[in-house]
Amino acid sequence: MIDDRTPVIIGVGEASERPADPDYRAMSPVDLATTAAAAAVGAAAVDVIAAVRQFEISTPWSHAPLGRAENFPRAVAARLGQAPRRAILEVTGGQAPQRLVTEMAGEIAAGRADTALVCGAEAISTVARLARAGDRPDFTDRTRGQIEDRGYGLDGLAPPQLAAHGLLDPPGQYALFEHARRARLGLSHADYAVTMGALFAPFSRVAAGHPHAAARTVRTAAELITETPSNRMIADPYPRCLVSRDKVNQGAAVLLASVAAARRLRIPPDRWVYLHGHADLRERDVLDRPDLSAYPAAVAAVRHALDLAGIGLDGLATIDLYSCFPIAVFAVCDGLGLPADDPRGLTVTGGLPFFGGPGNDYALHAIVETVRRARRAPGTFGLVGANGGFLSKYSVGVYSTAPAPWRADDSAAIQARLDAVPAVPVCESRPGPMTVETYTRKPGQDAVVIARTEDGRRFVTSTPEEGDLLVAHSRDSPRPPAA
Ligand SMILES: CC(=O)SCCNC(=O)CCNC(=O)[C@H](O)C(C)(C)COP(=O)(O)OP(=O)(O)OC[C@H]1O[C@@H](n2cnc3c(N)ncnc32)[C@H](O)[C@@H]1OP(=O)(O)O
Repeated sequence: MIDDRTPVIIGVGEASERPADPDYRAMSPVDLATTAAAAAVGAAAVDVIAAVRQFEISTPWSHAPLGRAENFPRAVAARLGQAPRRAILEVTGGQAPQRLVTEMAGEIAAGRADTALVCGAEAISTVARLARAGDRPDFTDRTRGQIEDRGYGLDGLAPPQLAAHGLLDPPGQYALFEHARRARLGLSHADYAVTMGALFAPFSRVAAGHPHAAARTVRTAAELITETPSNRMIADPYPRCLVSRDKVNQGAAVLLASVAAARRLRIPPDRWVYLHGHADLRERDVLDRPDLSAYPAAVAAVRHALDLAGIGLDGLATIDLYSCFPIAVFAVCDGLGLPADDPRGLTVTGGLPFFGGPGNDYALHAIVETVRRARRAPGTFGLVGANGGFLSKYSVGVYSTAPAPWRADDSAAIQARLDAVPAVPVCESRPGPMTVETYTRKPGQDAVVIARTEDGRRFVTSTPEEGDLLVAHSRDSPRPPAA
């Protein structure tokens, strides 16, 4: 008999609109989240509402040209006619949806809530489209009330050495990780591009079949990696089609409840989806990492969540690995020994370049779709891996309709082991001969280079030099780039 306090997901919802839709109505993030949440909540009363932070409030320098909600979770709750006891606004990062679902499940298991709604939304496409329009909508919402605002949570995410070269944006930093992987594999620029295209072409096929996807065009691998005016270079090696797509209007919501509340609400047990495994881990700061192409914290998080669920990778029916850029998927696959062309596929939505990358909220859509698929195939397992920052934070959930007791995870002990790995020493001044570890180049700008000295210290520099810097400055020809 399953304990009454066991947390289960009992409702999911999604909302989206595209400017070309006949019924497009320029919905705000609050509108989108409310529409998604209404579908998830049904007749339940919500004890706790936990919201994913929009990009427009995710950094001190973000702004909201159409105005914003002063208290996003309570604005959504008010529109739903709900008065939850507690409202939470989570820190920045794509790990947030899975982290919140896990946290809310723990709150329910501990008896501190009977129901909890996790929701989020972005209207980045609409804001970009209407920011300067004469008749632009006003998204300001002044709903007040208690809120637990957890702040940005950006500590360690802006290394001054990269800031000095203007490289704090996600495409630029992930491009560094991608070329580091290319260097590790010893592949030419062209051969590596083929692997990125092959990884993401199947993602575009999945997006083409998803009703809430932003881009529903099936793309070949060659199309994804061929530079054209519409597939322009963003940061070498990424043309636009390999980059998380931010011009989307999407919202998602997940309602969790105790088994007792689910019974009271007369939700049939075959609709209950249990969180069998979970983990939340943090990677070293970028320049401290021994291997810029690896993501050991994510790999450990997937392993721990599977251990808790009592299954291996083979036991999964569905997998959704966060896919803002190819390296976010490759680094997890490499560490797990999971083939990038695994026949189950590595996304259930189409991934961030095709389904869409709604700010910090993508993984909530992945959880919603995983729950739907788990319900369609009772007793099977689905995994969601949610990435935040610059391969910085990874949260994992394993879902199934198969009943399971709530189990706390042991992320803290694993985190201590990850943190014990010595950091790579960084030198601030130019040290003599260096080997290029990785680089990226944005159109019209100098290449930003991360290199190692002969004694293993790391150094960030930039150079106007053209060509493949990995080849020009490999260990066999350690000529430093001209800064
Ligand atoms: C942990 C993490 O998640 S890290 C990732 C965080 N996310 C990011 O950093 C976002 C990175 N992405 C971006 O900045 C952008 O998507 C870019 C720069 C790559 C491309 O953006 P843009 O220059 O606006 O792209 P572009 O105008 O070429 O195309 C946008 C597409 O969106 C569509 N679109 C939808 N709404 C809009 C809009 N309001 N304005 C412009 N395009 C829009 C366009 O029609 C086009 O569609 P298509 O692919 O069918 O042609």
